[in-house]
Amino acid sequence: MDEKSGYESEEALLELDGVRKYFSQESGLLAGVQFEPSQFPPVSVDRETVKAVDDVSLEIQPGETLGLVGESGCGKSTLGRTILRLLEPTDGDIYFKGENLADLGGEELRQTRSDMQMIFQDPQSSLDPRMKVGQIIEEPMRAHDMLDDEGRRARAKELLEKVGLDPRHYNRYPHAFSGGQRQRINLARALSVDPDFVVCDEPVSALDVSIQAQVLNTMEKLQEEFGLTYLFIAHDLSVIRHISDRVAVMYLGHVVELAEKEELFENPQHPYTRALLESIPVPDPRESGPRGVLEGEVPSPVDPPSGCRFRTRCPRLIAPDAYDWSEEKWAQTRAFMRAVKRRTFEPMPAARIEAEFFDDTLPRGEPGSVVEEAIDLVAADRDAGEDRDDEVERWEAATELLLEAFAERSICARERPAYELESEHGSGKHAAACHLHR
Ligand SMILES: Nc1ncnc2c1ncn2[C@@H]1O[C@H](COP(=O)(O)OP(=O)(O)OP(=O)(O)O)[C@@H](O)[C@H]1O
Repeated sequence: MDEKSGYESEEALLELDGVRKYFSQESGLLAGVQFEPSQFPPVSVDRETVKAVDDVSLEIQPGETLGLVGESGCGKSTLGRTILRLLEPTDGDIYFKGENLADLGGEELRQTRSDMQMIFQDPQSSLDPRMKVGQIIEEPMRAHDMLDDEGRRARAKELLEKVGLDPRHYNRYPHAFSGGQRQRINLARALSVDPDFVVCDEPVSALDVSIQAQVLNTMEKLQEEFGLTYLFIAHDLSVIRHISDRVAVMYLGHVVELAEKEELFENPQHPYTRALLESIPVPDPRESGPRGVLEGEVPSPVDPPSGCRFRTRCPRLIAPDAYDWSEEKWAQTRAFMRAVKRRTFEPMPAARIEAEFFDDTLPRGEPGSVVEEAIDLVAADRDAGEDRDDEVERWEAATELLLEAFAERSICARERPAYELESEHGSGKHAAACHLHR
C-alpha cells in the first residue's frame, strides 16, 4: 500500500479511457477567409480541428516502462502532455491511482501534480541558464513546500550523485555541462519531488548515440531505486527496445498496436508496426533484402481517414467483400489504384498499363469494368475525340473512381479495427487494430 494515498498497487497506476485531444486552429487557407458584410467584423476565418489524439485507451502498471513510438506528428507528445494535464483533454477520462484527475481539486491536485513529472527532449532549453544547478533541482521542492532550505540542499546534492553527477558541482551553471549531463540534471529535478510517474518525452534523442545508452541505463537504475513508472516517448525503435517493458505504437492519433516488448518486436501484427520495424537501418549491408518502405504521405490529422487510419498507406488493404476476386487480382488492382493516386507512372498506352499492372489480364466482372474505365482515363492513346478535360482532371477522375469503387468499400475504411490476439512471446495481452485479424 502506498502511504501517501492508500492506493493498492495491484491496480493500474494510470488508466486512460477514450482520451481525445483536439486543437482548433485557423485553416491556413486563403479560401478559409470569409467576407460577411452582415456581421462585425465583416471578415471571419475558418477554423479547423486537428485531431492530435483521438480516442486512446490504455493502462500503465506500477513500476513498468510503457514505450510510446510512432512517426513525428502522430500525437505522442500531445498524449504525454494531456496525461499530465498540461493540456486539458477534449474528451475521455484519465485515472491516476484510481482517481479521476478531472475530479481532483486543491490540495489533492497539487499532490498529484508532484507525483507526475515530465522530462523533455531538449535539455538545453529546459534549464534556465541563469540558475545554478542546485537551485534548478530545488525549484520543484520549493514550489511544493518540501523540506527546509538545508533539507532541500542536502537532497539536491544526494540526487546529483544518484543521477551520476558530482555533488560538488552544485554551484555550477548549466552551460558547464554536456548534453548528457544536462539531461541528468533534468532527471534530478524531476525526481526531487519524489514522483511515482514520469513522462519522458524523447529524453535521449538530442544526445549522441554513445551517450544515449548511458543515460538510459541511469534511468533504469533510478526506476528500480525509486520505484518509478515511465511513459517513454520516442521515435527511435532501438531506444524503445532498450528501455520498454511494453510498447504502444501510435499512428495519426490512434494506438494501433500494444504488446509486451519481445512480442511486439518478434511478432508484430499491424502492417504499420511491421513497416516501422523494417525501416530500421540494417547494420550489415549484406542483409539488405527488400525493405518495407512506408509509401505515401501521412494524411492530415484535420481530416484523418475513416476506419483504420493507416489504410491509405497500408500494403495489406483488404479487398472489398462486395466482389469476388483472387488475391493476385486484388493485389494488382491495389497497386494500380495507388500508382494512379500518386501518379507514379508516365502516360502510356492502355495495353501497356494492362501488361505492366495486370499481367495482361484484368479482374473479371464489375471490378474489371471499373479498372478498364480508369485505364481509359489515364492512357496515352485514349480517344482524342473525347479529350475534353485536361490531364490533371482525368487523373483525378480516375483516382476518385478507383478509390470509391475499391478503397472506400474495404472493411478497412468502414470500421475502426480493435482486436485482442494471442501472444507468442510472454503471457501479456497483444492488441492490434487491424482487420486482417477479424
Ligand atoms: N497547440 C497546437 N495547435 C494545433 N495543432 C497542434 C498543437 N500541438 C500539436 N498539434 C498538432 O497535433 C499533431 C500531433 O502533434 P504531437 O507534437 O503530439 O506529435 P508527436 O508525435 O509528439 O510529434 P513530434 O515527435 O514531432 O513532437 C500534429 O499534427 C501537430 O501539428
